[in-house]
Amino acid sequence: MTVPASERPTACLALADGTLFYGMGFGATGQTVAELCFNTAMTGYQEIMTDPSYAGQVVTFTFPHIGNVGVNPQDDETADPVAAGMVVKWMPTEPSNWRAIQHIDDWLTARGRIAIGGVDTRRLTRAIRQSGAPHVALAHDPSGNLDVEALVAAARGFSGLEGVDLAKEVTCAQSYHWNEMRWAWPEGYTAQTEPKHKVVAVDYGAKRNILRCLASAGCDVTVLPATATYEDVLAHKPDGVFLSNGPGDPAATGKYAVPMIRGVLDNTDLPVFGICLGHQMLALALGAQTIKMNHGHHGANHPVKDHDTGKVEITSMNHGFAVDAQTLPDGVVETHTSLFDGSNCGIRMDGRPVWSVQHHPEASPGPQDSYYLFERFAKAMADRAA
Ligand SMILES: NC(=O)CC[C@H](N)C(=O)O
Repeated sequence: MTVPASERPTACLALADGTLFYGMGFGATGQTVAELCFNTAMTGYQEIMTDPSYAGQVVTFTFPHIGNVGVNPQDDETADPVAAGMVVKWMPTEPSNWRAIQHIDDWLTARGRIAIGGVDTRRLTRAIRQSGAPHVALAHDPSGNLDVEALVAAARGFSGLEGVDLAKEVTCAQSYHWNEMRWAWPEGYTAQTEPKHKVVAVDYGAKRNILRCLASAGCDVTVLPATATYEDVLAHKPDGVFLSNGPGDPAATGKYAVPMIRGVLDNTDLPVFGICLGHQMLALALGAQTIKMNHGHHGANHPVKDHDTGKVEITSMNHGFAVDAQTLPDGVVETHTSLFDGSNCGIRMDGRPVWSVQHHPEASPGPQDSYYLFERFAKAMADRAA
């Protein structure tokens, strides 16, 4: 039987093991290679696609209705989508939301990102869980001319994210000042109207909502490029140092981040706070090691236990590497662990206001349980000044 041209697949996702997922393409045309991860969040596809930590990764969404509220200028976590591509179950419908200014199809096209719809994302997610985050090639050709053998070969040719420093690709070119606050606060919190604490935020691929949360907690934020040295940081006379999230292999970025952090730790008593890649950078600087996870954590409902309080926080997560808790040296305390798999989610230097978490307290998207960490950072700077 001849398949009518209109029903022929126009896109294909090829896994390096040769598994093929056909579907209908949207967004840009062409081909891309990346690591594939699944994200289980039910909201926030625009924030996910623009999270710089997704550089080098194609994201498959387990939530089936992606694109249905369109896209808007406010929800971008950075200027352009950073994820390499997207895989969804249902083709996006016409946007239905008062904030939408664009269809996700046009948004992706304008930004050169390929997407595929009509994929059995449950089967794909099971494959990722079983075999680990695969290397993939994703192609979109409206004429349906898909050379799948070449696609599998391209997926096999991808060398992966291990050993790759992607922070330098997504960091800012120059330092800048940030003062925009959050638009809404979690229950029980109010914005600090006067910035009280000078914070240097080192940008390994920072999400805008992290910077907004810092500003909302009373920080006057100067953002510095990832390769900033200890001297660059200190030249701003900060009251505290923040280490951002970011893509790629922490061990690779650590080559230049660790000496900077060591300089701060060895020569000052400044409070230091890190999130995600920033957490991994701090752990490396303290002498611990990071490991690649099987399929990582990417979602907005991950339970994390705070060992100090015994409380469980529901958190937003996006990481494929983790700090190996077995390698934490004396004087470094494990403060948080994942209740999904027991992996490390937080550390603190004994007796010093220096700590970091693997999850995302800015929760963009996600629950707000961990927002207190921004306030804790502000309090540590206030205590030091007192
Ligand atoms: N969101 C992040 O900062 C991710 C950190 C690191 N690239 C990882 O995958 O583990």
